[in-house]
Amino acid sequence: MSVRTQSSERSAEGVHRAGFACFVGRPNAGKSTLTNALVGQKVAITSNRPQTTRHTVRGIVHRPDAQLVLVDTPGLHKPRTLLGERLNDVVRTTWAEVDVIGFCLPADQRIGPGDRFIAKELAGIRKTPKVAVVTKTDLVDPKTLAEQLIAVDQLGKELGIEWAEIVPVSAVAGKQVELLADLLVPLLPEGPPLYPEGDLTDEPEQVMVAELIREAALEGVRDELPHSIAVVVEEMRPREGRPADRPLLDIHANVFIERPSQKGIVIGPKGQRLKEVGIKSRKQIEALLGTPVYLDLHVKVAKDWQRDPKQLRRLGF
Ligand SMILES: Nc1nc2c(ncn2[C@@H]2O[C@H](COP(=O)(O)OP(=O)(O)OP(=O)(O)O)[C@@H](O)[C@H]2O)c(=O)[nH]1
Repeated sequence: MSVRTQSSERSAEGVHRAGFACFVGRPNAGKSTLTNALVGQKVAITSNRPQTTRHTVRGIVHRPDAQLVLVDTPGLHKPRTLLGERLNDVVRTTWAEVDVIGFCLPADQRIGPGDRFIAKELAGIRKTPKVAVVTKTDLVDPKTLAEQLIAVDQLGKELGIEWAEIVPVSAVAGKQVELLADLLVPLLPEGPPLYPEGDLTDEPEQVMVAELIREAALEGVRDELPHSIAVVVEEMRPREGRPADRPLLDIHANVFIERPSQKGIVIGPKGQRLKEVGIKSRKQIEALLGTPVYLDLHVKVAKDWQRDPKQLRRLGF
C-alpha cells in the first residue's frame, strides 16, 4: 500500500500535461467540495443534503506544468426514477472518458454498501487509473484515519482494483489538496492546455446560476423535496439605460416543483422563504459573475417532471 503524505517532486521540466479527472463516490462523499478546493473558487454545488449535483460541472486547475480539468459527476445511486437512471448513465459515460478517476470515501464513515456498489462498477473500468481519495480527514483522529486507509487498500485488493494512489485529504481544512493535484497530474497525458488560461469552468453561466438558485432553494427543505426541485434560467440580460459604472444584470428564473402541494414549502409563509432563497442566491450569483444582479424568481408546477422524458429534456436533463 502506498499512502501519500508528502508532496512528490514536480514533473520533469518542459513537459506539459493536460487531461480530465472526475471524482466519484456516494452522495455526500465530498466530491463537490474537493473540486472547489482544487479549483479555488466555487464552481460545483455543495450541500449537506445528498444528491444535489445534477449537471456535469467542470472546474479547471491551471498550473505551469499542467491543466487538470475536473468533471464533477452526480452521485451514483440505486435508480428509482427515470431521472435516477439518467444520472447513473451520465456517471458511467464520464468514467469511460476521463484520464483518471478519484474515488472519494469519507474518513468519518465506514465503507458501506454504497461504496462497494460504486467500487464494483469501478473495477469494471479497467484502463482508467484510479486514485482512492479519503476525504474529510479533519473529522477523524489519526487512528480512525489509519484504519480507513487500510480498509480502502483492502477493498481494492478484494475487488481487483489497483489504486494508483491512496490519498487522505481535507478540502475544508485545505490539507493535502495541493498534494492530490500533484499526484493526479502525472496520470494525465502529455499535451498543451485544453482550455484558455483563466477559465474555471466551461459550464454555461445560466446553468451555474440555475444551480446556485437550486442549492439555495434546497436549504432547509426536508424529505424527498430535493428531487422535486429543478431550476431553469429563462433570461439573463444587462438592464438597459444603466450608467456604465453601475450595471445591473436582470435574471429571470423558474423554480419547478412536481406538485401544487409543494408550492407552499418552497414559497413559505407570506413568501418569506422564497424571498430568503432569492437574497441568498443573488449574493452568490453576484460573487460568481462579478456584477450586481436583479433576480426575479417564480415557482411553477411541472407535473411529475422526474418521470416524464419530455419534461426532463425541457428542464435540461
Ligand atoms: N468537515 C468536512 N466536511 C466536508 C469536507 N468535504 C465536504 N464536507 C461536507 O460534506 C457535505 C457533502 O459535501 P459535498 O462536496 O456536497 O459532497 P458530494 O460528494 O459532492 O455530494 P453529492 O453532490 O450529493 O454527490 C457538505 O456538507 C460538505 O460541507 C471536509 O473536508 N471536511
